[in-house]
Amino acid sequence: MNYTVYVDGQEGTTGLRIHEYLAGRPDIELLKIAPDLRKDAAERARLLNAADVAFLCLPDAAAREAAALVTNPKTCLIDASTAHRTAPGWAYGFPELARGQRDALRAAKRISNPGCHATAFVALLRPLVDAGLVPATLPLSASSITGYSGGGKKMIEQYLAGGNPELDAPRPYALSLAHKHLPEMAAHTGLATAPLFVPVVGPFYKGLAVSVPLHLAQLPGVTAEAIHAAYTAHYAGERFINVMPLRDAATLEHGFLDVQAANDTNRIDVFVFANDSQVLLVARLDNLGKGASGAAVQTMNLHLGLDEGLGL
Ligand SMILES: NC(=O)C1=CN([C@@H]2O[C@H](COP(=O)(O)OP(=O)(O)OC[C@H]3O[C@@H](n4cnc5c(N)ncnc54)[C@H](OP(=O)(O)O)[C@@H]3O)[C@@H](O)[C@H]2O)C=CC1
Ligand SMILES: CC(=O)N[C@@H](CCC(=O)OP(=O)(O)O)C(=O)O
Repeated sequence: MNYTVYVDGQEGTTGLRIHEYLAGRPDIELLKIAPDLRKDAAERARLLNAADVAFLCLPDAAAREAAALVTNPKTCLIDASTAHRTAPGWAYGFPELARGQRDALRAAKRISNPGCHATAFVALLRPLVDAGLVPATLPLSASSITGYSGGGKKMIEQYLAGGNPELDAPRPYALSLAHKHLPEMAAHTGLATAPLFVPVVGPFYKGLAVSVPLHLAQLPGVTAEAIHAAYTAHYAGERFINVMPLRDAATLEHGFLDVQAANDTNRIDVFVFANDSQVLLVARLDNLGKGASGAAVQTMNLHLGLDEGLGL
């Protein structure tokens, strides 16, 4: 069986990466838009409605516009933008989220692909909220270190242009404390409030690690061992989620966490570091892999009833 697939935004960072993943697939017929018609609504509508699966790799406003162009009830949209991640009627494209999520994604024709930072944060918190180890009302903080490809074509151009010494060092951003991933971080973990979230972009292309500190004094009866066991149970059998050993000896011995070590994979590595009274949760991924395009392809495979890892 062959499937027709269209990527709206085929020239952008996530769109190009999806094309790379799908290029060698004999079961996928990729529909391509003529370069001079890339932003032509009528031509985009024609291709969107001709596709079994259409990826939206567009800014939020263009993604909303694209969704409104779809009239074919058979077209499944997978939106990489932030536009629909907490929208009613849209399923969240994180198969490992919880039991039942895969059924939801098989049935859905509107799927929102999680944000890169949010993927890591949700992967860390959802199992702990579900297991009752973190109360939904606990205020949390999180930080993220990310490569600059997360900022799309414009940011990539700035970094590649060179000549700006400010870009040589890591740069904290979203300092208004209103990052666009906050709503999905709360909605898909079950937390009552989003974390205080500080992302930092650094002078490397891709790779991302979100860290969440926990004080055990705020979590009576909870241990690092119980947290680690909750991850092992929640992600049992998940090929794309790698729960690292508690207090991962190799990382501790090395002395640094390599935020690029999941690059070119569709994996999330989950770490639990701890002393007697504090725990540090870390999730590492490729922001263009499980943080964006890889996740979108995984969800497409799942939706179509194919092996989830096909082409990844
Ligand atoms: N980069 C990443 O790591 C991640 C990005 N995302 C999200 O995915 C979406 C795409 O991001 P990304 O690929 O990085 O962005 P880019 O800026 O790299 O690419 C966006 C593409 O969309 C095109 N475009 C803009 N407006 C329209 C329109 N009206 N019709 C058709 N095409 C249009 C742009 O055209 P032009 O080339 O002319 O500018 C560009 O090629 C965004 O919503 C982003 O937030 C999600 C997860 C991770
Ligand atoms: C470095 C950088 O700017 N990264 C982007 C994240 C990109 C992403 O995953 O998010 P969306 O899908 O929601 O765009 C940011 O933090 O806004």
